Amino acid sequence: MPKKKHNKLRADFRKKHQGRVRDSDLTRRFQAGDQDSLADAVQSERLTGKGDLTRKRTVIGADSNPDQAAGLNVKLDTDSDLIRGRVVSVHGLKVRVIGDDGRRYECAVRQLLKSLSTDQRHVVVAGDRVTLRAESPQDGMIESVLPRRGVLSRSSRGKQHVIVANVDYVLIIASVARPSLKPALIDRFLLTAAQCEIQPIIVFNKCDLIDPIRIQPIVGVYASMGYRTLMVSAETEWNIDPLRALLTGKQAVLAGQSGVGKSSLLNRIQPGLGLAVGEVSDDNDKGRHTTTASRLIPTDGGGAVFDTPGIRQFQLWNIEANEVGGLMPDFRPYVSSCRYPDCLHLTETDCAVKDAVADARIDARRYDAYCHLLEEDLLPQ
Ligand SMILES: Nc1nc2c(ncn2[C@@H]2O[C@H](COP(=O)(O)OP(=O)(O)OP(=O)(O)O)[C@@H](O)[C@H]2O)c(=O)[nH]1
Ligand SMILES: [Zn+2]
Repeated sequence: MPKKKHNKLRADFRKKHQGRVRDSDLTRRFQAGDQDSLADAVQSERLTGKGDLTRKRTVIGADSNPDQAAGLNVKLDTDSDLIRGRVVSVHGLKVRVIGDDGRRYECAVRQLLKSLSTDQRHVVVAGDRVTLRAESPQDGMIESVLPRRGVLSRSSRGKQHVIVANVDYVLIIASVARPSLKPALIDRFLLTAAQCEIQPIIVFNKCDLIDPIRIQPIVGVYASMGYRTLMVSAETEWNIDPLRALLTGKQAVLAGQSGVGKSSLLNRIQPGLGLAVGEVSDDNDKGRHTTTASRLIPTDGGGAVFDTPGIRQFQLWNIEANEVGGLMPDFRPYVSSCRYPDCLHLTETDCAVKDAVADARIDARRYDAYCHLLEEDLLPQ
């Protein structure tokens, strides 16, 4: 296990009926987000004589954001038989983990870990790197959650709900035909990725069905904003190698409407998967979401792609109308020059965004989609 940068404190081993008060007191302070008292505790704990250290538990608390339960760890210093793994899914109390040993484990979570978390339901989430103690070839106990980065989360009623942890990329899959290209949907996915501060990659699939030059102008708009874009075909395997290279060693989540070819692409990226592929029905040009369960597809170099129904169609979560412009890289340079600080760039006068649309510094199609989004979804009707 690598040396930790974050807060580390040593707490006395608790004999069966001892130490309860001290332990829960610490937990309460931790839950209250009281970083100072946690820091104090760390400070004073460090003063304990070194000779005691072998008989201590190591308790590693969240370093900066306790709400994300970054790096919760309760383990015995002497442990060497812990297995590292990646959480595939969490169903109630059961956590599915693929161990680095290649085995699949059904795990429970150590009670003390739960008590350190501010939100017990999200002590462990899909994508977490954990250490577990195997209790049988299929069962285990999760002993620690390694520090998280790139958390995909949504907030509801003021609480943050982490959905997947350790996400490097949101793979936005669009199809250029059957179903037809829907740039407004790409724009929405991009906003959600920006809200979660996760880098998006826009993948234009089914390029075998059209002359790729036809969609170049749209691809160019996204590329000029700094987004990574890729035109591919799962059918002919065109540009699959660069996509596979991008994903090597990374964790990604999939987004995209039904029928755009998510399963087909995964089958190409990781041959041998044999994922079911659905037909796009002729009458409505829509797929049927052949895939309904959450899944994790391990990829080369220790990476993984998460395909989760809730994310596939991921929506804008708790976004205010006046935040949208600031999340769009093409609007962002102008928003601070609008006359009104809370400008929505719709009907206001002296709006720098509208000026930029008027002289084509902002793509008109992007602006239209922005207006639709605000008027249809974010503003009172
Ligand atoms: N021509 C062409 N067809 C493709 C391509 N990729 C996928 N398809 C077809 O599109 C249909 C839908 O593909 P899926 O891979 O099931 O799409 P999906 O996005 O996983 O769909 P859901 O599971 O419903 O979300 C299938 O008939 C595929 O054969 C492609 O690059 N070119
Ligand atoms: Zn404005």
